[in-house]
Amino acid sequence: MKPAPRPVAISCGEPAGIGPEIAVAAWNAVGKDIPLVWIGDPTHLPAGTNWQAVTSAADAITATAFPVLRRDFGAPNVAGRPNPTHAQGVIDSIADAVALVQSGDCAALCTAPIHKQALIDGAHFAYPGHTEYLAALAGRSSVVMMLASDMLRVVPATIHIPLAQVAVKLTAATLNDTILITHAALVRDFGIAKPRLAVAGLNPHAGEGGKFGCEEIEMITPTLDALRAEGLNITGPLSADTMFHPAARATYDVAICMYHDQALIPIKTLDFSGGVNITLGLPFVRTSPDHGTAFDIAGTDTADATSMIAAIRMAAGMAHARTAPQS
Ligand SMILES: NC(=O)C1=CN([C@@H]2O[C@H](COP(=O)(O)OP(=O)(O)OC[C@H]3O[C@@H](n4cnc5c(N)ncnc54)[C@H](O)[C@@H]3O)[C@@H](O)[C@H]2O)C=CC1
Ligand SMILES: NCC(=O)COP(=O)(O)O
Repeated sequence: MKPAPRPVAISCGEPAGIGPEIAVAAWNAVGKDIPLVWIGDPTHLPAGTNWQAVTSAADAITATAFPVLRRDFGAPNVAGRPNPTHAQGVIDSIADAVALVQSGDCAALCTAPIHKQALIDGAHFAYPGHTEYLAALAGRSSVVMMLASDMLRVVPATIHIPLAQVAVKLTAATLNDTILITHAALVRDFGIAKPRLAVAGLNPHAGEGGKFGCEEIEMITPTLDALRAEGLNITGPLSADTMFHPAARATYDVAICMYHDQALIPIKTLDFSGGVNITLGLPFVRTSPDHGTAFDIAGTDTADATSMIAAIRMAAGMAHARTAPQS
């Protein structure tokens, strides 16, 4: 028997950003094919949005207007100007969406962008981003951020930390866990039987034989050698500056990078509108658009919802593949 359809839960994200408008645009684009339920304050939706209150995720399946699990944030929204009194509601919307996915009422989670500083200032948010918060909610000590598009997949081994901390936090255990979680996800969620992983060095020219830094010799290469001995197909450490041109990209399925910008600059440059952020290693599917809150254009009706739509499609597709009977 075919399983009953379940919606993708959409957390509202920062109300002062473009999250509400791209969620509505995404529902208009794909809502007929992929049921969605948005968790947030409907007074924050763009003026004129045709929305309807639902009281459960199941109600969203038959909704004829943008389906809202209503939360009252208690203060009006001003585009581009985050209100500190909204911060706790934004955090609660994520937690509520996770609860819906963990209970099985929703198939997957797609998060609209949050403004990290606004949540830390407004509600003492204890996490630097969704990735770390979702790991805590799910009780996972290691999760991985992947950004994926048709052109490239990248994974930063360290995420939301100051650049000055990267060499300190980048340990063999972190790198090992990151690679194993990524490898497992490429097999399970991306259907790649024998993933090819390319690993960047930390330093210029991957350390230039130790002349420009020793992390490659002391930690990265031994970690990669141990994983190769277990049968993983890994190249590296490679010079990060020469691993993203077209011929190089054709040789791997994912680029494991050492820090946030090393990974995200190439994919956002190649495919800003098509990139999707995925958290690997969670017990549920979570995706997000690759961009942030875009305060500079919020409320102007110019936001491009392509990445949000790609994130919703990917969330629904991954959830479906995980529940479909294996042949
Ligand atoms: N998943 C998430 O929750 C993410 C949150 N952020 C957060 O967003 C906030 C702002 O970050 P920024 O670095 O300024 O990046 P941003 O992605 O919000 O904006 C960068 C530039 O891209 C433009 N842009 C972004 N998305 C667009 C869209 N859909 N259509 C048209 N133009 C778009 C913006 O107008 C801006 O000029 C920060 O607090 C950051 O931490 C950033 C990335 C992901
Ligand atoms: N630059 C990516 C980003 O900040 C997304 O982080 P997260 O909120 O998904 O952890």
